[in-house]
Amino acid sequence: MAARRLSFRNITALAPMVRVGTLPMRLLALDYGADVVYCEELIDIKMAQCQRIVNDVLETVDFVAPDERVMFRTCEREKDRVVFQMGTADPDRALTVAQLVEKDVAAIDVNMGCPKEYSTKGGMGAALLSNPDKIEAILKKLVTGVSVPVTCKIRILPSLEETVSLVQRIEKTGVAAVAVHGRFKDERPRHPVHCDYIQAVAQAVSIPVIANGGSLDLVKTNSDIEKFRKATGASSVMLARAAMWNPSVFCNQGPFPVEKVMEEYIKYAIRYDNHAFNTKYCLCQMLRDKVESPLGKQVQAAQTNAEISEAYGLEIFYQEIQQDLQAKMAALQSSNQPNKPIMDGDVTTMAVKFERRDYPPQITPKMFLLEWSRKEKLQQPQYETAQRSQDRAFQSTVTVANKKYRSSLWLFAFLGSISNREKSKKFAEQASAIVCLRVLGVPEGRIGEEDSGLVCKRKREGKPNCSGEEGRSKKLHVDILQEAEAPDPTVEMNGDEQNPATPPKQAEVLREAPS
Ligand SMILES: Cc1cc2nc3c(=O)[nH]c(=O)nc-3n(C[C@H](O)[C@H](O)[C@H](O)COP(=O)(O)O)c2cc1C
Repeated sequence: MAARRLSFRNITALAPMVRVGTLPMRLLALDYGADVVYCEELIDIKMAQCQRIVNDVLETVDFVAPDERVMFRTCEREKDRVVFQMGTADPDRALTVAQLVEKDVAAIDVNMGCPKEYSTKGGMGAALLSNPDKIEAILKKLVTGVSVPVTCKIRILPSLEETVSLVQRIEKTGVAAVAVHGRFKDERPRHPVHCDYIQAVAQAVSIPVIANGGSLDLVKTNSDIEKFRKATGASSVMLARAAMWNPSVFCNQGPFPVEKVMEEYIKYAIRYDNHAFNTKYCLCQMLRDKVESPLGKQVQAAQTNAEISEAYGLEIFYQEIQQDLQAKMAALQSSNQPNKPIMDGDVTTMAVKFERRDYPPQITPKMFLLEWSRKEKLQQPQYETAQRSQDRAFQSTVTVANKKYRSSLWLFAFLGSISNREKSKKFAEQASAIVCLRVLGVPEGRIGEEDSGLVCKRKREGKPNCSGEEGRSKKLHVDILQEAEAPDPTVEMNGDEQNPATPPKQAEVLREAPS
């Protein structure tokens, strides 16, 4: 198959790193100048069970496990630069996974260097180094089976000769490059890197060799990357820890102060709905010795991306992105299909949002629902509101005539005071009332609503009624009770009206006279 070629010659790469190499870190590394970014190692068995799902809201492609965990999330921006690294010991399974992801990534890499027991006991990672036949079988299968370049990442073997001869064998499989972590299988990250081994390999093969292992003592700044490349004679350089501590090391003016870099990281984490624990883990790596500082403690205590953004003063950014994503979700739902009710257990749901500007002042869907219930001689609607722990968003369920209704959209809390939180809760209740009214086919009081049947009239003399029109006094009067648990912050008051803290217990509505 003709390969779509990503060049591994003369590049700087973000190394594969479990937990670190998720989408936010990869995009940040690209922003700072990395040419190629590797994802964290993903195990073939888990990936093979994943479903590829296009996420139109986040504009990502997600590979989702049966338990709904997103194992791998990628996006258009990195499509030509991201290398998918897998852990495997099985050529067929490796091919299945490679074929699952190949159209969304730039290359496929096989991890042959991980010395951890969870890898080696399944014959993966560094265990492969003592099984060159298996290496050959996996790589050949991949090279002939996918349309993107295939690479692998190894550790060095006990002698120069063994290392060189293994890489020569690997080269013959048709791989596009080989990354060499210049440490033996039993060496820890604190041990010095063996540049001479990498150099010997680079001289012995004609495919690009990517030098790795220089973070601790050799690469501190951007200019050190070139020194490491020269010291190893390799074509390219791959950085793990130096980039994990501060990804701006990829920038030729870098590294920049890590505080700024962390903010950029959090923005990507919010934008791409990164798992909060993963966000936290990466921030703790960047905080390094400051992890016990007041900021570090705040990060460690955070349970959600919302709490993390508060620690960095990014709550407004967080809110804006959440609102954008919700709006996009609602727009997608209404463009894909009419917003039809969907059953969620015993609750009827619709993707509905309460927009204050869609209703006249003093008029709310809750009022209309209450009025309708009274007319139908039903019990007063009962609202129950839940708050989601990870981002404090609200969702309300209303029970009317023993049936439950709710909006499937969560409402993100307005920031700031307690009264704002109360307002958010009320907006969530209004959304549930809208769902109920729409499902029942009852008017909800929206401006311009056709055949609304119910129109509000202001109680005070001489004021226009709530639909903005005067002189509908000929119409039939219907009483409407303000919700029992007033004040309702979603009801707007004009300056000359009574204190919003004590809205009227009763408001009058007019019903259009039948013509
Ligand atoms: C947090 C962390 C996670 C890692 N995960 C992986 C991995 O998923 N796949 C892999 O091939 N190597 C992994 N490694 C090893 C690195 O890719 C790299 O080989 C090693 O850290 C040496 O490079 P450095 O000196 O630039 O840190 C990981 C290293 C770290 C620090």
